[in-house]
Amino acid sequence: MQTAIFGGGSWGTTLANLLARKNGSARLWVREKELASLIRTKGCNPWYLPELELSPNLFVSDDLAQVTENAEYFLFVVPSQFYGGVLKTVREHLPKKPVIISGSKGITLDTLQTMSEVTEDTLIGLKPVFAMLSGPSFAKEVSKGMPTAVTLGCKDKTAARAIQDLLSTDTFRVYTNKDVRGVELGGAFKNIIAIASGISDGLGFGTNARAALITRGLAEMSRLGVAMGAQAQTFMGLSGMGDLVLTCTGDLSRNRQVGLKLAEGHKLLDILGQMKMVAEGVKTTESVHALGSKHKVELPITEQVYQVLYEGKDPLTAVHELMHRELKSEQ
Ligand SMILES: NC(=O)C1=CN([C@@H]2O[C@H](COP(=O)(O)OP(=O)(O)OC[C@H]3O[C@@H](n4cnc5c(N)ncnc54)[C@H](OP(=O)(O)O)[C@@H]3O)[C@@H](O)[C@H]2O)C=CC1
Ligand SMILES: O=C(CO)COP(=O)(O)O
Repeated sequence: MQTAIFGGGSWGTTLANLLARKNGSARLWVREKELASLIRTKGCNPWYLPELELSPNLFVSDDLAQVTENAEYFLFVVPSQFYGGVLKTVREHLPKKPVIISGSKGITLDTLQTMSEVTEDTLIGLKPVFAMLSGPSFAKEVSKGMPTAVTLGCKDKTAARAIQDLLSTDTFRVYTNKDVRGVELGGAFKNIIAIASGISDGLGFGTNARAALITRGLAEMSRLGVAMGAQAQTFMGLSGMGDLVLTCTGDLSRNRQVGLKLAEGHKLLDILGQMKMVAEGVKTTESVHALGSKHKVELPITEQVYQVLYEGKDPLTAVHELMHRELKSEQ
């Protein structure tokens, strides 16, 4: 069972290493020749995850033909805005019925699509089986072998079971869920609320405020998700509530870090300019803001995060406006 992994960031490297250790081999495609070469010579990924010693069973290259040779599973772990572009380049190396797994959590800015929709559009003419891997999983913790549980969204029962077996280890437990739309929307949406939670904590508000954001964020995520065809129950699981709690409370979250810095008064462009890693929530806020209008779903927290990120609104004013909305029933 050969797996090709695309994306040499922290999550791609972690998953590739997990697969190489578990299955005896895996192949990682890295966009930059320099990084591929550094990983091979140093035995670690010095740019994104230097502390993880990589398995000698992991093959690393910037050559798509070598990485895809004889592969049965194709795991994409690039930032979501680049997912379609990378998939398009890989297409010529894919079999007729490829198994595509996405570890990318986001919604495209230009087309407002989830990763399953991008896959469908990009692979017209092939018959891909799509699976979305999501849930509370900081790469740093997974790479250290700390216990983690995640969800695999996949409509095809047989493929879901096979991928579950492929990825599960003693410390990485994979559940399956048929609701692909719910799994991918939860993973994308939680990043917006993580930014909000970072803002709130950075302003010095307490755990009451954070708990309110998580809970009302969950309501917001579920409302939009159901309007887009997801099942409400999915948002109560690992890919919804689970990842929401993780990224709103865990300081390893890059999205939460963006919120903390915004609260300190830093400008968005300066914050992003100093980050090598991706904070998906920044672009997803814009995509979800547009999806809210499209589906006529009220998204008050997203609206405030959008205004802070893109209209220069003062974070304190955003909190004030959230607290002064018309009083209403919880349901
Ligand atoms: N890190 C984590 O804990 C987790 C991350 N995820 C998700 O995984 C996805 C990847 O994130 P992560 O591994 O953290 O990434 P990182 O932030 O660690 O690294 C950034 C990645 O983006 C790549 N990149 C930058 N520009 C481009 C481009 N133009 N085309 C293709 N790739 C590009 C970089 O490649 P290069 O070095 O060549 O520029 C690098 O691989 C995201 O959707 C994220 O939400 C999901 C679960 C956990
Ligand atoms: O999705 C993640 C963990 O599940 C990673 O979150 P950040 O991208 O905010 O670091």
